[in-house]
Amino acid sequence: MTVTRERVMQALAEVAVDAGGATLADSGRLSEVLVDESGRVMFSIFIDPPEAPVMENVRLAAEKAVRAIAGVTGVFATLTAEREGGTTAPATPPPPRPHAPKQPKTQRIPGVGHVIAVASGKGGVGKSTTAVNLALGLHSLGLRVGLLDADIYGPSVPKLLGIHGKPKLLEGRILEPMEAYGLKVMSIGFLVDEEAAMIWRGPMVMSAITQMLREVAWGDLDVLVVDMPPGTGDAQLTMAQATPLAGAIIVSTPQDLALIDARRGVSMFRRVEIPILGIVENMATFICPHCGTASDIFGHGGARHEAERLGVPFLGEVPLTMSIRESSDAGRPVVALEPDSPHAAIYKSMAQQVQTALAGAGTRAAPRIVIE
Ligand SMILES: Nc1ncnc2c1ncn2[C@@H]1O[C@H](COP(=O)(O)OP(=O)(O)OP(=O)(O)O)[C@@H](O)[C@H]1O
Repeated sequence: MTVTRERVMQALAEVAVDAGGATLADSGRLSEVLVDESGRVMFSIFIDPPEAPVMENVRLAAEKAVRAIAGVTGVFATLTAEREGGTTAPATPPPPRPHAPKQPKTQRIPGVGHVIAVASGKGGVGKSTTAVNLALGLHSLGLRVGLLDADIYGPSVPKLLGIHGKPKLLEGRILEPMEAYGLKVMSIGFLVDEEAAMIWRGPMVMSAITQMLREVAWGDLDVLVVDMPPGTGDAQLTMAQATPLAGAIIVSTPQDLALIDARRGVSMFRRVEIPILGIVENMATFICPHCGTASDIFGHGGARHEAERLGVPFLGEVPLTMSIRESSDAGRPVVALEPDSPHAAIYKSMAQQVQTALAGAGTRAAPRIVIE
């Protein structure tokens, strides 16, 4: 049975918000309501932070009302203090749900040793390719590794790892991660179609990322690698707030313009006190598949200089090669398929450096974010 947004709104029109008779549907507190093709319903309820204890009851009532609709397979309802448009920072985390572990959402994810973000200031620079191969590099070092594709606006991890299908819903609202090449994997791409995700606003992005971090049965992991959405906006700040990140890796191509964006990325993470584990230069040099000649199409060495200038580690440079593009896009990542190739060696060396950096880092408390 198809669930419509109208049917959901009808149910929410039965949920009282206050004694004055206002309902959730007409209270002006409701974000966009999204329904995906498998009958999952997602929305946020705007609150002022002091209202959180009272509004948690409203959230529970809303969840119950929507769950009762025939055809609804899951309800993701969250309280948020962030208005669409993003002018107000989420001030106080919502109170824990009865079935959630009793801890603020800024605490570590149980069983997960370190969470690291792979980010880029701009799109299309090879961030996801780097995240996938770095995760595989860490796995090749004997670590238990998860990969979370939080790139709401272009989830490409399912494709890069050749994963099809949907994750299983375990008890409650917990999802079982998918598995590929020894990695545990969750992607927003498994859950909603790309067009739906594209229209999400700040609070929806925040709730989706938080749920993928916390409502997935990750099990025991040494490292969870998060493929971030490109850019330096709300989603990145949300990520930083939602979990204690051990550090961030910034991927850039060598062009000046990409480097300006990379610099923004570095300064954003610094602003929220997340250590930069290093910068990666991707598509550094073009290796001709026919004659093997190297040409610096986008220039070369820019990211290394930038890293020096910013005082952050430089993790390595990955050439622009047909074999990386073809193997990535065919769901056969180079580190898994050709572990002894020179390209795999570059990613493994990055993984080694990251492992060393993580070994020296304790788990940090997540910073409080103030959006100016
Ligand atoms: N070193 C490389 N050599 C050749 N092709 C590459 C390399 N790195 C990435 N690519 C290709 O570039 C394209 C974009 O890569 P990828 O999806 O990893 O980028 P992204 O920064 O995550 O993009 P988006 O911002 O869209 O998520 C893909 O087709 C990928 O195969």
